[in-house]
Amino acid sequence: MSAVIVSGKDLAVEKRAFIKEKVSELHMEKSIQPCLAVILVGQDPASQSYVRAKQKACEEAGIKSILEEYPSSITQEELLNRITHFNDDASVHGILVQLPLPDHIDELAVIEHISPNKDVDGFHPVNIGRMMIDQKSFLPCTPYGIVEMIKSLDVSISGKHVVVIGRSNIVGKPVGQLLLKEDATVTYCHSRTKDLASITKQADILIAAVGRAKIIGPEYVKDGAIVIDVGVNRLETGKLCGDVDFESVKEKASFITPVPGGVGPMTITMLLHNTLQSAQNQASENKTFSS
Ligand SMILES: Nc1nc2c(c(=O)[nH]1)N[C@@H](CN(C=O)c1ccc(C(=O)N[C@@H](CCC(=O)O)C(=O)O)cc1)CN2
Ligand SMILES: [Mg+2]
Repeated sequence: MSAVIVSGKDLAVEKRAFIKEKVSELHMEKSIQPCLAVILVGQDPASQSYVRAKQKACEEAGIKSILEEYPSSITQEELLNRITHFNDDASVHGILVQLPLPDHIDELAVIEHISPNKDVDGFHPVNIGRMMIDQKSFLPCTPYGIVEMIKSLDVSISGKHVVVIGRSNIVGKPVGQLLLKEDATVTYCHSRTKDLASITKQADILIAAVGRAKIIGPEYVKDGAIVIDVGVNRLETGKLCGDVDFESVKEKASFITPVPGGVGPMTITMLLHNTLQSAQNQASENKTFSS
């Protein structure tokens, strides 16, 4: 039987409507409008399009957004100065630097410069560390969106074998940690994993975050598995596709996320969620997660 197609787009619509309501409540009750500052370096068309999508989503939810664009020749020091400026501005609740950055800029130094209390991407080592030990923190948006999608399916995560293919800091590693917190048994696979299919075929929940078009075919998938496709790959035809060969794998899986319209829209939704959360933190007695 063909898998149920899990629409991140539909779930995103539902969650964004809820976020919009909460934004409006915060405005009415505390006169605070959540505000996200976005820094975009360079002219990468994909990054430009993601940033535009983030700004549009903010606008639709009633969240203010500020965009600063810089040429790829910007120095690291100039970039850090702009982050300091936003760190010090109490009317800004979230700061995001669109990745990837040009090679001459040290990405980790940039991320570490963002105040952990405004790190709505959830990439700062303080937030990653807090996430690892189950303390409140901003959760990285794509992994957080994936967990929300799986929870929306009404299947228990506890005891399930999750196999994550990919070990990036922004998707692979954190998604495994978040699912471990839900009592899954987690296995990580990567480019050096031997006999990948023998491991992925054990997965009740398979998460593909490889970055290679249609690399995961049915021979990697157990009958009835939940398949989450994180890849966003552009084919020569201009069409987008995931890491999973959707047409063949959907005949084997119980649930499958499409590309586009799967994980991607949830990434932006969880960014809105985190920005609202940051503004709510400021409005409450506790200005941060940690105080
Ligand atoms: N600072 C950050 N940089 C990057 C992040 C991030 O979370 N924070 N993640 C990715 C890019 N990304 C968000 O920035 C992102 C990627 C894809 C989508 C998305 O909605 N994809 C659509 C298809 C979009 C298209 O048509 O091109 C989909 O899958 O349906 C949203 C956000 C790296 N950088
Ligand atoms: Mg670099």
